[in-house]
This record gives sequence, structure tokens and C-alpha cells, in this order.
Amino acid sequence: MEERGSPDGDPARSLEQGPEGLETPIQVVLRVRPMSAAELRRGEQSAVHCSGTRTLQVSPPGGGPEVAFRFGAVLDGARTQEDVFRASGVRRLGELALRGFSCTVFTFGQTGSGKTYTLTGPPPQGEGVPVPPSLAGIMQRTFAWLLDRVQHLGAPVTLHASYLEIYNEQASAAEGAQHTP
Ligand SMILES: Nc1ncnc2c1ncn2[C@@H]1O[C@H](COP(=O)(O)OP(=O)(O)OP(=O)(O)O)[C@@H](O)[C@H]1O
Repeated sequence: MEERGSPDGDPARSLEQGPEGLETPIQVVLRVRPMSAAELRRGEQSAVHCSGTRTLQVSPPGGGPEVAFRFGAVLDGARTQEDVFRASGVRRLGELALRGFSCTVFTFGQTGSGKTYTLTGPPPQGEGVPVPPSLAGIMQRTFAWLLDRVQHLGAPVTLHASYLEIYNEQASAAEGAQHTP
């Protein structure tokens, strides 16, 4: 197996610790979505598997040895939305944001890889059918965490939020504000 990057450190590192390398300003967290029902029906095989908490192994299309890639954290298809929130380091970014730093979280990946699901959860199953809280994505969890956190700051706070989606090179945006007493 060809290894890119250094070996996966302590495999017992818990999700709660978040991505490694706290001293670096950019963290890349990789999430592998589970295979869809349609993919399973077609008998497709996953070309990737997660080994340890930071390494992803990829089988090259033409065969040959697997290639390993290393990330701040690697989350396999069994990881829940709560696991992803805890392991992605978003709360640490929230703490930095409260101290005045500009922080960004974005998802990147090919179509259908789970970017929207990770950020916002699955689409509602019908009009007026709420998405179960357990499936809420990073955005809802971060807002809930942030609102809870600012209640305890002991000073009035105004939170401004904006949301930007770039899709097919078209940007769409939304924004709002929330004041604490
Ligand atoms: N971790 C997951 N567990 C269960 N289902 C998932 C997961 N990630 C994605 N899915 C499902 O896979 C499908 C594709 O995911 P999603 O729409 O989030 O992809 P995307 O990367 O945002 O795609 P696009 O770029 O086309 O908008 C959706 O039906 C979504 O609900």
C-alpha cells in the first residue's frame, strides 16, 4: 500500500477530540457517505475504505495497490450527524468566532457526495414534515450551540448569519440576525 502523508497516529483517538493539528488554521475533514439503495441494488462496490480515524484508502480503478490519504479526521458511512458535528471541529471554530476571529466552514465534493446532507440534513419527506432533530446538519447544530453559548456570555449579543451556496457557478445567498436580551 502506498502511503501519502504520515502514518495514522493513535487509532483510539476519540471523536470528541476533533481533528488533529489544532495549530493549523485549515482543517480538512473527510466524510464518506453510505452507499445509497440504488448503488447497492446495482451491486456497486465502494472504492474507498476508512482505516483508523485519519486515513482513507482508495482502490485505483484499474487495480493495483491501494493508495492511502490522510486528513484531519476521516468519518466513515456509519457516522451520525452528531458524530460529524462533534468530530469536525466546528465548535472550536464557534469559540474562535466568539473571540472575534473570522471562521468558515464549507463542504466540497462531487455531486451526490453528501455536502447538503452534512450541512443541513436530508430534505423534508413532505410539506410540513419536519426533519428529525437527529438528522439535523452542521448548520442547525452550530446555530443551536451558538445560541446556547451566547445566553451565558452575560452581555447583549447580536448574531448575524449569512448563507451562501455556489451551484453551477451561480451564487445564492440568505441572511438574518438574532438579538439576545
Ligand atoms: N451520511 C449520509 N447518510 C444517509 N444519506 C446520505 C448521507 N449523505 C448523503 N446522503 C443522501 O445522498 C443523497 C445525495 O446527498 P446530497 O444531496 O447531500 O449531495 P450533494 O453533495 O449536496 O449533491 P449536489 O452537489 O448534487 O447538490 C441525498 O439523497 C442524501 O440524503
